[in-house]
Amino acid sequence: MRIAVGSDHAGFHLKEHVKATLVEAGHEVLDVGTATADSVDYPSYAREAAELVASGGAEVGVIACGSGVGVSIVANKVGGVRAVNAHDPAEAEMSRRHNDANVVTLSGARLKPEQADAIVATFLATDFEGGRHARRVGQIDTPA
Ligand SMILES: O=C(CO)[C@H](O)[C@H](O)[C@H](O)COP(=O)(O)O
Repeated sequence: MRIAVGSDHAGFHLKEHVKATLVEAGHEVLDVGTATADSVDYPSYAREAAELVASGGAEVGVIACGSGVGVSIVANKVGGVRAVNAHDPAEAEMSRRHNDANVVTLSGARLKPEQADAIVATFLATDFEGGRHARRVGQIDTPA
């Protein structure tokens, strides 16, 4: 898959770890930065990664900050993006099955690297169920 990744300083090390895991698994990774652990502002990185997903330049996105919250808020303001701040594989799975989430955000402060790998692997491996969930997802962008 083609996967956009991004982070701020607080998600940098986790982003680098996840990126390496994804490359090792054979995915094409588009890294929008940041490129060091120096302090930066998360909105621009989250927006760039989310816009890659919205434009079709990437199929999914993985974005990290300290909590995963700020980047999730930013990503969810990009039209067509449905971002989940996932804390475990179960949340990642449900966000795919029922919400057709296309971006997963991660907490660099709380997640161990292997936890992040498990969340991302589940996110990538889980299909959207469609059916009644497709109707509801449609209502996200076009409120009833
Ligand atoms: O979690 C975040 C946003 O939701 C950020 O990554 C930062 O950790 C948070 O905003 C704190 O910023 P700081 O400059 O690292 O103190």
